[in-house]
Amino acid sequence: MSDTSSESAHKLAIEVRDLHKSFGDNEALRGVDLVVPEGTTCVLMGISGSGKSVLMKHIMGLLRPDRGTVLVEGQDVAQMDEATLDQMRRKQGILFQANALFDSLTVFDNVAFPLRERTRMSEAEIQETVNKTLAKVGLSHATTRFPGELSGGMQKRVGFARATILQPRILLYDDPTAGLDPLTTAAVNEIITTGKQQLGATSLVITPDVAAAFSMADSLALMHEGRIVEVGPPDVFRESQHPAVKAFIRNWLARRSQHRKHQG
Ligand SMILES: Nc1ncnc2c1ncn2[C@@H]1O[C@H](COP(=O)(O)OP(=O)(O)OP(=O)(O)O)[C@@H](O)[C@H]1O
Repeated sequence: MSDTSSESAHKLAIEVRDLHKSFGDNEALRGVDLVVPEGTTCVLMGISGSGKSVLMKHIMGLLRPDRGTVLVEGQDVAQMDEATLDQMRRKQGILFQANALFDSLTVFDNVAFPLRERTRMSEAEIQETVNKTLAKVGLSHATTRFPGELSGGMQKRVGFARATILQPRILLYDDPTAGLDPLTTAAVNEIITTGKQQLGATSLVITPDVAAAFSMADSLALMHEGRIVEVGPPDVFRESQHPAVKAFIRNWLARRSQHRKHQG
């Protein structure tokens, strides 16, 4: 089957080809190729500054390529006008480090916000949808609380409920566990897996948590100096002979054993 057949294009949620982006003299992306099939979870790893966030911003249509293409559900992001971009972003659930919850709104109203802004649902339908979504993330008991009264993990779950209430087909996570304690981190990682199982969504996740990456990913990709140097299922990735992947895994194992020594 050729790469350009409409059938294969339809089955790829995200397709990035030869993507280049510079900021002045700084070549942030130097020919990125990445495909993410519908309904799968791809985890992007790589050291700081390797280009992960810049790549994700192209997929959200926040940055325009210097060269190359970014297709989201078969549509070229660079060719989209503002209205089409807006439509595409509505199909994406986006979860960043900061939860960006509205402090003055209750949990219920935070989660209801996208429905009130972007749909014509009646208040009764909104009630039903929000309550169902909050139940899925185990927050039925907290609907009337304000974000400031919640733990970090609960706030993340509210953020997830809000990001997914419009049932996005694509979920984008940029370092969603940054600065969280281990328990909360585990809860967030579980949420990401839940997103896939309950929504059947395609996920692209940036995380420095290598253990979590291995457990949640259908495919793992390593960015190195503006390129993806390896991509594949966890087993293939683990056995990669690419020097950057070997160094990355070696580094992680060393950090992990250091950490264990400190603990025990
Ligand atoms: N808006 C911008 N203007 C100028 N340079 C930028 C901009 N955004 C990113 N860069 C540069 O592009 C390169 C890649 O940055 P990017 O944020 O994608 O790295 P990253 O892999 O996500 O790193 P981290 O893990 O630290 O978040 C860096 O050298 C960064 O300084």
